[in-house]
Amino acid sequence: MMVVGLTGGIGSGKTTVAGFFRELGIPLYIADDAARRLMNTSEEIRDKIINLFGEASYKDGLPDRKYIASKVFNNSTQLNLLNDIIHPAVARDFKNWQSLQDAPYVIYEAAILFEKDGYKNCDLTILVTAPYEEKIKRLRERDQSSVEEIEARMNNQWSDEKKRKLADFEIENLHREQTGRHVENLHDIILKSGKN
Ligand SMILES: CC(C)(COP(=O)(O)OP(=O)(O)OC[C@H]1O[C@@H](n2cnc3c(N)ncnc32)[C@H](O)[C@@H]1O)[C@@H](O)C(=O)NCCC(=O)NCCS
Ligand SMILES: Nc1ncnc2c1ncn2[C@@H]1O[C@H](COP(=O)(O)OP(=O)(O)OP(=O)(O)O)[C@@H](O)[C@H]1O
Repeated sequence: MMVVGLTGGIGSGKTTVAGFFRELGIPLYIADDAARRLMNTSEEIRDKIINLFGEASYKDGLPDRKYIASKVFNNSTQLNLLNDIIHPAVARDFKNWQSLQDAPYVIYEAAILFEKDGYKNCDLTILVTAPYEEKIKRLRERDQSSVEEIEARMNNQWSDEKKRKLADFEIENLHREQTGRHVENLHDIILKSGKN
């Protein structure tokens, strides 16, 4: 079974693109969601995060995500320490999930793919891109985030230029219908590449 990595900067539309693959019957693993679930349920992760950021990082047994975000997105050392707690647990969870799937390929969607080693476990990779202004507009509508909060996250991600060098395919996500058609074409290409 092939693993197709799907990534893109914050607000580029990764999850939207992943949704088009799901409509084609392809199993999706969303690393952001898995990280969220593991932070909510794993005592080991909770203990490590409290050790790192203090008691205020969890409230009533659940992570205070806004508080943790305020600690990490302006401090790359702290972000790396958080990544080192969460990413290995997500990688193990993904392997387990993958072993239960029955499909020609699966999609592994992650915000951080090329920045860490995740892409090395992928047979193919897809980068989703969108213009800066469009990303800001979409995120401000979706999350009511400030430009400063969005840019703090962008600053901890590689530029599209750098990611493009490693990606096998790029989807420029401008208009939803066009993106949907692009996904259908890629689906055919991926299925054919698996037969070689
Ligand atoms: C800091 C946290 C608690 C903030 O939570 P919040 O609900 O505000 O954001 P959420 O997790 O939904 O992520 C939203 C977007 O932020 C950006 N982002 C998240 N984690 C990272 C990271 N480690 N590096 C750079 N950008 C990131 C991505 O564009 C992502 O799509 C959370 O993002 C986190 O635990 N991040 C570290 C773990 C991680 O890398 N998760 C992502 C995939 S495994
Ligand atoms: N082509 C498009 N045209 C207009 N809006 C779009 C388009 N694609 C995605 N959106 C909207 O933009 C927002 C961000 O998209 P999405 O959640 O898919 O991005 P993401 O890359 O997964 O974001 P994040 O990095 O925050 O997880 C959503 O509200 C989505 O509905």
